[in-house]
Amino acid sequence: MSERIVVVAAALLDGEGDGARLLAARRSAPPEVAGRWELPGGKVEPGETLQAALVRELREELGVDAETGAPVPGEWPLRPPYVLRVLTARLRPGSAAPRPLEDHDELRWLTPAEIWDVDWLDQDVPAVREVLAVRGVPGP
Ligand SMILES: Nc1nc2c([nH]c(=O)n2[C@H]2C[C@H](O)[C@@H](COP(=O)(O)OP(=O)(O)OP(=O)(O)O)O2)c(=O)[nH]1
Repeated sequence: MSERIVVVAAALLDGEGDGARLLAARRSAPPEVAGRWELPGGKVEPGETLQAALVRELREELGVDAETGAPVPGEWPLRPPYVLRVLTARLRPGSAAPRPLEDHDELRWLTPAEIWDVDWLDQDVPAVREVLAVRGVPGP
């Protein structure tokens, strides 16, 4: 089957330009990936835009009020039928700080120098590389 299910994840940024920090989230489950780090997000539901799905997932998983920005160009294969897309995002003014409410047991805001300090999921590495490449590009 050629059916694809998109997982949308956030390059959630804090700060401006090349110095902005990126939020990384450590998965608490399932056991195969527990302890590995990812960009927070989740599956897009039928009829939902990428943007709406990401705002919903960030509210559910992190308890934040976020807004989406420019998409990070690219699409990365996960376990079939899933594919990963990434959108830049920011907290809206007045949003709570992110907390690991579900799926995660630790969060870190990484400076550019710290990006590779965490053990990213293998399939996230090319996406994170692309986030670094486009950082500093203004939103839409
Ligand atoms: N959120 C997220 N999931 C990722 C990334 N990389 C990666 O391989 N995945 C995988 C893990 C999961 O198998 C799938 C996303 O599932 P999820 O559990 O986060 O999504 P969800 O909240 O919509 O899940 P569900 O409760 O509806 O099953 O994609 C990533 O960077 N972020």
